[in-house]
Amino acid sequence: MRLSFTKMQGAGNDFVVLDETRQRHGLTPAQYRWLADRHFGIGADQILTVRPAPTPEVDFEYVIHNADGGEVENCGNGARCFVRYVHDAGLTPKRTVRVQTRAGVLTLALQDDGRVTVDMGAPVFEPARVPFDPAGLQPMPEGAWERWPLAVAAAGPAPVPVAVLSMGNPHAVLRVEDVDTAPVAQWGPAIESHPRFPRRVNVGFLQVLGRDRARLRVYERGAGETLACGTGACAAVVAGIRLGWLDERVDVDLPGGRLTIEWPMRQGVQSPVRMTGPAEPVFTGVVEVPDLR
Ligand SMILES: N[C@@H](CCC[C@H](N)C(=O)O)C(=O)O
Repeated sequence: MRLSFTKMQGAGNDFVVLDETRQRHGLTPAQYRWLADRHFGIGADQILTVRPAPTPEVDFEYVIHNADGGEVENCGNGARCFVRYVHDAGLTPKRTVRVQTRAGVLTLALQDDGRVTVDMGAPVFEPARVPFDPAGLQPMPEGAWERWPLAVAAAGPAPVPVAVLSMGNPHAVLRVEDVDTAPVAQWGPAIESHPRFPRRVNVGFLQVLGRDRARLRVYERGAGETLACGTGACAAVVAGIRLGWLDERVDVDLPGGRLTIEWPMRQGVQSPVRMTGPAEPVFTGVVEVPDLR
């Protein structure tokens, strides 16, 4: 199958964007893996598929596949690239777009400087909805699982405390002294597939630099460590705010660039998280996708 594609990146988190408003593809998981492969395919952390609106309430639908071929609920950097794509491709003149994802409806606004602001919706803390299995863990003060780090046995010498929440997709956040020396390659995969996370989890390593500045590395479910993870940055900042380490607006430096995250917790924990960051096209092309089952 010959497919037209656009390669994009947001803070170094890179994507192959496929446009099903113009060309239906029906790819198999093996074909998504092939497209994401940096040696045999195009290379990407995720594959994004743009689709026509499924309902009149939204402008488009977009579907996300990780590099391992699995479909996932949400992708923050991908959302920014999605809106830049539909705008640049002339699919809509709107600068504010509503899109249906598996995690719900997102509203995205293209800024004059080319950056994109995304209303990522409210974080979710209930363990069952992350999903996370808290069985046998000590209830935390006030019974609020969501407010405190939870001890999770990981690959380290001792259980690792993590904050657990969902940004439409599951996240575990650990605070570290220095992201440069954090054991991302060891603990990342161990926590990603820890049995307490039945659908696996994205793992963020957060270094707090000040009340409005942080550094972050993320070991992504189904993709490994990436240069940036948008939902990961939202999850890390929400966890940092709830734990009293961060203020309500934080610049997060990831290996591939900066994202600004805002969460007005004082207005209630159901307040939506806002993320602002870059979204850039890299190149376009046509690829012959092998017939892989
Ligand atoms: N890179 C993304 C997240 C992509 C999905 C994630 N790996 C998952 O499995 O949930 C982002 O920018 O949020």
